[in-house]
Amino acid sequence: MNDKEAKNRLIGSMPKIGIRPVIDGRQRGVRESLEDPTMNLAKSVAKFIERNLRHPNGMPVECVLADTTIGGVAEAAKTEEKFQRQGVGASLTITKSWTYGTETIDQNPLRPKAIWGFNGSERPGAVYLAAAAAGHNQKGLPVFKIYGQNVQSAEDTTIPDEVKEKILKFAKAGLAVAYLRGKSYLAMGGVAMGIAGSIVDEEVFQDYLGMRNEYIDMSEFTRRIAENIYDQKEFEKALAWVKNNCSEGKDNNPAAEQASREEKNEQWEFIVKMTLIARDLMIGNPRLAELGYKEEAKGHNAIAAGFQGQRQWTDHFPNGDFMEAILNSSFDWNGIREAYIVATENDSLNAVPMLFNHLLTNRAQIFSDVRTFWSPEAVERVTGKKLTGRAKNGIIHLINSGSTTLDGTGKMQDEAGNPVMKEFWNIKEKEVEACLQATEWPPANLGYFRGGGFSSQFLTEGGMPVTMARMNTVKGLGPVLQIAEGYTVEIDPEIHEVLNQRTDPTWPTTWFVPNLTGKGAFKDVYSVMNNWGANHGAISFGHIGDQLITLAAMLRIPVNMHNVAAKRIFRPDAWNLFGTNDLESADYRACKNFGPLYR
Ligand SMILES: C[C@H](O)[C@@H](O)[C@@H](O)C(=O)CO
Ligand SMILES: [Mn+2]
Repeated sequence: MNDKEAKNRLIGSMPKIGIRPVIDGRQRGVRESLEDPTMNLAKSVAKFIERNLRHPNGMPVECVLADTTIGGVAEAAKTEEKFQRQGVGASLTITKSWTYGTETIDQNPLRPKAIWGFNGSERPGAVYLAAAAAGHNQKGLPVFKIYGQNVQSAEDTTIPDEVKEKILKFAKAGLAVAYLRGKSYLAMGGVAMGIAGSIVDEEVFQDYLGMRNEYIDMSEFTRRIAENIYDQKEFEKALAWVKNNCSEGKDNNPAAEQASREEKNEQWEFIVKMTLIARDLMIGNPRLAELGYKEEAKGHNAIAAGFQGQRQWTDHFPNGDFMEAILNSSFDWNGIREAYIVATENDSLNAVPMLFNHLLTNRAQIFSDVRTFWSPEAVERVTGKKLTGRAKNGIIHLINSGSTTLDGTGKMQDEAGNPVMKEFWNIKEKEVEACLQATEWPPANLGYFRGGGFSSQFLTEGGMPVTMARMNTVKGLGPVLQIAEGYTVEIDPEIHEVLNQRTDPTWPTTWFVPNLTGKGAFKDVYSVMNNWGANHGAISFGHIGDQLITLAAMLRIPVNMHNVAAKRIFRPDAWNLFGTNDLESADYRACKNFGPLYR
């Protein structure tokens, strides 16, 4: 695969945002007076979206504008035809005036919908917004309502800031819904060590995400390695790059058990091949067809995958840590590119929030065990030292062999020099080098991984705003999402050293402190850890809890815990009809009422 293909590798065509200018259909005066201002506002919104949103593969988001303003059902139907032809994934209806509610709305049940009812006084759009929203609710088609704070004059085509924010939040989540549909999660292997998240729940993928489930036995890796079913040229390029850029860390295994130099070299070759093969399994590779492997060249249409690894594979073969870490990073031997989504231990229920985070932020994702809560008291007991600053109320140790993206070193920087994780198109070569330099690859702990391999090892920079998410399922209830916004923290190196040695010093560590609200699951750091629903979390750069909440509502997945301030939360209007006081319970009722999007 060449660089260009690698950069534009997202599967299928990209969903678009449909813009629907609706209008009062009364001709002989009213409609004519509104045509231009309404169309101009729609154009201004389309331009705004196209300028501000990109797909995870770097391509700009495209809008599709209805051919005419929509004054009644005939025009609504024509617009729908156009939207279907052009692959519109989410629609935004715009109005400057009173218009005929159910006659003009977008009635496509699968498409996330929003309406911006222009806050004017001459012919107010808000009155349509309210009527149309009532229609949507009555018909069971949730709609997001957007209404500016201040009255604008009729000819004004500017978009107020609070409207802009809602448009982008809606559009990005709507595109994610559309993008998930029809794609696959590829399980490479089965259930790892009894981890329930690796029991792939087809109902969840199919009914809630519109996705398919694909499976391969891990023996497919051995077959492709034994029969040379990978691009030999790329393998050589990759191996040379690995030799120059991935420095092998200290072997912590007992001397008598350590692999010889020759065995280690063989393991490096093996894990590089695993990496090529996993990628080819996910998205295919046209080079394989040229080599005579037409079926293998197609891949599994997978936008996310998981690798079981433990135990059958890792008891005998080198582990998947290198493969997972590199695929999850925004770069490899082909250069800087979009990160893949690969979950360790085939934890599909952590792959889903990784995928959500990735589709919402366009950035690489950290996969980690949510391993230990270190209270200030316990830290003091084992180190004799006190946690300070943001860490003073305790810290959560995020650590895992495997999937943690190298972007998670925090070695990329914004203009002010703060550590960040960037969209791949903003990453500089020297930042890639910095991430690679901050990472060592120690031989895997042979107690856990008898087959060897190499684990990635680094310490995440402190001070990055991050959001940790996880999907869990409950029999009888279905999937639920949990969200914790917070920060990575830097702690006293001496404290880090002691705590890190107690777990596994060959793995990457991220010290995480959630933002506390003093209430419920966010009463203190301990409560966040205690309420975490499983052993893993998907950690994204940025405070994106609000975006996740919007996306979850579109998919009818209730959110069982979050620390996002109420004013940032944007859900469909119908959610208010399930209660306005206790929003968490209302969310559960609304999700249950509408049911999964694809059932
Ligand atoms: C090596 C160990 O088995 C770890 O992989 C294990 O503790 C986990 O990560 C569990 O999620
Ligand atoms: Mn794990």
